[in-house]
Amino acid sequence: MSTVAQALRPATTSLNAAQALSALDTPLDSLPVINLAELGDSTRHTPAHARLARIARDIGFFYLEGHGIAPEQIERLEAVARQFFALPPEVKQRIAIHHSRHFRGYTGVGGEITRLQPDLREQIDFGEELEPVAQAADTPAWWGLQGPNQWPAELPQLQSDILAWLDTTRDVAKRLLQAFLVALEQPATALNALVAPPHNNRLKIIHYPGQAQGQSDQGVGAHKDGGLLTLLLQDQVGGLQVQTPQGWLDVPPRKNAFVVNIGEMLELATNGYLRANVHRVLSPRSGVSRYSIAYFFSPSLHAQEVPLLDLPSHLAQQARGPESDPLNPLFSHIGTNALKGRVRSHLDVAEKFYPAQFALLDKTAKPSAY
Ligand SMILES: O=C(O)CCC(=O)C(=O)O
Ligand SMILES: [Fe+2]
Repeated sequence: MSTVAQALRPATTSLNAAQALSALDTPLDSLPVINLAELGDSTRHTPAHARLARIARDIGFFYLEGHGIAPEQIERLEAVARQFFALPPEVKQRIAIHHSRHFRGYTGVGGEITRLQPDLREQIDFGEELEPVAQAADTPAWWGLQGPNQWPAELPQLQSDILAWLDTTRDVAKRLLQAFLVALEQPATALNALVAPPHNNRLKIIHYPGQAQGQSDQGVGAHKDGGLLTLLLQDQVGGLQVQTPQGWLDVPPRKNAFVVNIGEMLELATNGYLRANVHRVLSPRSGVSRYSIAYFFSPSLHAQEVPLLDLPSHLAQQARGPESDPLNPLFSHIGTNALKGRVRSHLDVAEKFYPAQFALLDKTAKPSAY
């Protein structure tokens, strides 16, 4: 583990969320909208890029439109996700995540813990469909994150729609990352190696069942996402909230728009100029179900380390240093950091396949939902 400790960038600070967002001096009553079509020119820094940088730094959450994805593809994916969750429990359990060293598969309601409380949601975790890495005695454990998915034999359409979504969304996320880089006065290609194949992006389809009044309403507890950028589709129910200095801000549904937020790896690459935001989901009321599809654009395991971008001095001055929770430290080593996140979220998989990492966990100091 000593290499892991060395991989942690030393200049980390510990801030609370309100301090982290202190740049946000005017209270927001709704999230901004970014149009990706206006950010297509990666050869020029335009006013749209300047706005993107400002919004991303100040709030770190926005709607993304102009992504070019056909509404029919979104509708089909949302419909097939609902069909999966309607399958009998034993069918869903056949692809339970604890069968997969690669952290792929189904988790039932309460199977994931955030901030000591069970999350009241069921989900399937997917990732890029790749061959597993052969495990020799000296193979680092985090290579176990790469591998195939588990697919429900009863719903073959889910496999084709999810694999298509991984391709479609990867393309949008890459374009958005390039726009961010231009906004930060970097070459648009500056992080190409970080997101080159073999990819390590992940995707979850999620169902939040309604909860009766007086019960816990933790759909998913407050957390940050661990990748570079998260592109989220949510249905019309609502319940997603982002933390701001003024309190929790609702992120209401906006049809065919992604909700985008910054992940910890982009925070690290920008030395905290961009900030991963704390967010949560409140359960819908009894009798109502909420569905969402979260895509986590993440660094390739093969890139090993997250590079530190060389920001121009006027931006570097505003970089706050990456935030690191001593109970959940951030590592710039990609595989180490990614495995840490997965192990903390899925103790059953950790105990079975990653006993050394499981043994090191402080199981009382809880984790991220990522
Ligand atoms: O379902 C949502 O709206 C958000 C889910 C989320 O934040 C996550 O899974 O990391
Ligand atoms: Fe999240």
